Amino acid sequence: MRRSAVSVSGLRKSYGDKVVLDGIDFDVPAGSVFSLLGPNGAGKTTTVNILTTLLRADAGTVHVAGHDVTTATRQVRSAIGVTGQFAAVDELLSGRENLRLVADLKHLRTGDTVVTRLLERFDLVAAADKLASTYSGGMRRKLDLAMTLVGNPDIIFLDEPTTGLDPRSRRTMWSIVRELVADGTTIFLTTQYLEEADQLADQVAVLNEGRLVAQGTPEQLKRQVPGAHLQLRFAEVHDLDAAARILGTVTRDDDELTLQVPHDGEPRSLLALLNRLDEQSINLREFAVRTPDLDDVFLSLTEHSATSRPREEAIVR
Ligand SMILES: Nc1ncnc2c1ncn2[C@@H]1O[C@H](COP(=O)(O)OP(=O)(O)OP(=O)(O)O)[C@@H](O)[C@H]1O
Repeated sequence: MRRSAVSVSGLRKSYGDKVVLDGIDFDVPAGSVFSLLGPNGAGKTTTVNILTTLLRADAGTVHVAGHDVTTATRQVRSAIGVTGQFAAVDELLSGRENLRLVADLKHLRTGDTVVTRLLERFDLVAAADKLASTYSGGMRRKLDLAMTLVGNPDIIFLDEPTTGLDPRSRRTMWSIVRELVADGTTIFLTTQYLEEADQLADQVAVLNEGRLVAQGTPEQLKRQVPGAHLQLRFAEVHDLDAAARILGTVTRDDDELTLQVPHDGEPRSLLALLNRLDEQSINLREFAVRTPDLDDVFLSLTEHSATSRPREEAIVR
């Protein structure tokens, strides 16, 4: 079995009367990506702050890189890197100077080489000597992550690393994360983007009202929500009635003139189903194959119906 990079047991934290973490347990194997998800205010940053020694827990045990976060703060700090929601970048310094500062703080003897390599890796060479205040949001995030990597920490905490980034910059960050993991780094990721967790995480945990309400691989979590189905919309009520008689077990919506049929989206059986409707001259207006994604898992576990939205694939009119 792989050793644990992070192990958390019975973790509790309250602010006054407000219980934020109500006894949570999880384990992150070394060299994997663990993603903590939860609605706004669920306690993700609180968890990261406890794991990174910035905040004391009320109860529970937390080991990071094999060290207890309350008694071995120094050892934990030397094993981790943290990229927060609010970048640590100093705007009045250049990219190179920001990196150099971190290298000096960590007493790296090969500071210059490390800084040059990181500027190259993050494609920041051309902007290296410009003030960070002139950087775009994406460049600033890259610099922030580069600063986190100075000294090669074993475990990196990324608290919403791509919030506000455009899709291209987000993908660049994802590929950097994948490279880090390939090199054996452990990543603890919090994100608002479920696609990001789906893309990167080996394990996902969903935090809601102080507890972890689900844990598993993205695939395991997706299997917990109702499965793939076909949504069929008809032209008239009599078409809807006729199709419901033919198809058997369906969920119907008379206002929308739609039927939902459990379906794996496999083309051959889809074609057979459409042919059956056609043979009966049933007037189908449109159909969509819908597969569950992490958004569905998140919404069903955290009951965030306000952000519910359909995600249709393969819409045919
Ligand atoms: N220092 C503090 N004093 C009092 N309450 C706090 C403090 N820090 C956080 N909280 C409260 O604790 C809860 C959890 O906050 P936290 O920032 O950990 O959530 P989060 O999951 O990271 O949210 P977001 O996704 O919005 O960043 C929130 O209700 C927040 O208002």
